[in-house]
Amino acid sequence: MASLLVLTTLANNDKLDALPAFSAIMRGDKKESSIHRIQEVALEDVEMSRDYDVIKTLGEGCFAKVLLATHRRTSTTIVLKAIHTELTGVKDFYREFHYSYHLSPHPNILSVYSVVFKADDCFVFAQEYAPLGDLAGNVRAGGLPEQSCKNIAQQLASALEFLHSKDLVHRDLKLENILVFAADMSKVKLCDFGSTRRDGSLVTKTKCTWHPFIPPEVCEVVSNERYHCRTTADCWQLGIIIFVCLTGCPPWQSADSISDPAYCAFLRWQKRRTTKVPPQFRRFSSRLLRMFRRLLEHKADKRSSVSEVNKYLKDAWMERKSPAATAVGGGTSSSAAAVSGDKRDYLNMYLDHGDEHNQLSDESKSKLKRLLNSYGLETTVDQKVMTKRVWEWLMTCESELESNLEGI
Ligand SMILES: Nc1ncnc2c1ncn2[C@@H]1O[C@H](COP(=O)(O)OP(=O)(O)OP(=O)(O)O)[C@@H](O)[C@H]1O
Repeated sequence: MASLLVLTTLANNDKLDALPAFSAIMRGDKKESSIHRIQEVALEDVEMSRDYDVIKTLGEGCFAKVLLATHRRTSTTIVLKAIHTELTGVKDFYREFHYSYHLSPHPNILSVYSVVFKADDCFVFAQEYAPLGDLAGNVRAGGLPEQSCKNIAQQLASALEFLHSKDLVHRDLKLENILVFAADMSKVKLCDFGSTRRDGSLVTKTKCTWHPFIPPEVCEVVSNERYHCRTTADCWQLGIIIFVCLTGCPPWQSADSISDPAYCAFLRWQKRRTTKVPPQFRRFSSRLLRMFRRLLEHKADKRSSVSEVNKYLKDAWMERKSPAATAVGGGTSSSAAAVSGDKRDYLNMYLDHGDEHNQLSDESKSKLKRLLNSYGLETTVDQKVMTKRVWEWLMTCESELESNLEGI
């Protein structure tokens, strides 16, 4: 397969030299507007089990199965993203591959190789391997150390600045789409450009995003109604990701200014109708509060751009308070109970989301499973393990909370 020549070169980390057009993209040459011209590449039919040894399944999203595999002839280990043809039209596949490939020179965007083919009922393309998985598997109860969160914030902001400079909107920023290459988070990369569109395009809501990550202007859109996507939505999602990394849970269930009490409290503070900092934000320094106020601005056209993050990287982010005060957000036991309730809601949301996903794609998923089983691949992926992990996390949060309350 000719494309494997490129794969071998790219695996040596010299992809910028291998693909000169990319240097122009990195320099920001205006001529590269071809990034908006989606290329349709010839899709060779490949017998996957003949050419690849699949080592294991790394993940399963709403559309794709992600496999760690070795190419037999060259002994190159890569990741194959296999998207069932019934879950994605060929045009959508071309778009995802095109954006993934053209954006991948950035150091904080996952490298995608020029290996793309069709195997039975799947469209497949190859990527580099992230040995430590995604951020969802790395963020634990109580969040990550401050420096790790700053590392993540800085790298994500850089990746998104690059995307936005090309007039592209990622639209699906979440922990599962950030891959980890170093335990201290000094190397993370953004992936999954399946929802990426040109700024201003007419779109419908993405199906598999958790409610807390959806910006208020998108929450207001009715299902199946079309709206113009904007880079400002990514700025909001970056703010939520930073919050979740710092605390281990999202700030509210939904950015709905009518029905969500935690979001309403934040909005009152943000609009300076009260000086009372919402409980879930009380552990943060005034500088970090300023950043959240700007990234999580309710009105999209007033929201700061992703580069705002860079202004706060040298500041302290957490208030140094007594452990008990920090654990309950510096508030009363009733605010602690509210935080606990939020966590339970988050768990429910996660489980609801899983059910919705299963119902939506049961038939297609079983076809995908049959296909993958025919390659001898295990297909009992991780929903149960994930659910168990979320439950364990919830239980840890609640027992920590109880002991903190006893100490008050
Ligand atoms: N290159 C990689 N290395 C290691 N793990 C990966 C890699 N790519 C993806 N994964 C794992 O597979 C999961 C699903 O991948 P991906 O987000 O690309 O699929 P998807 O079907 O497009 O997801 P979504 O449900 O967001 O649409 C990721 O959350 C991650 O855990």
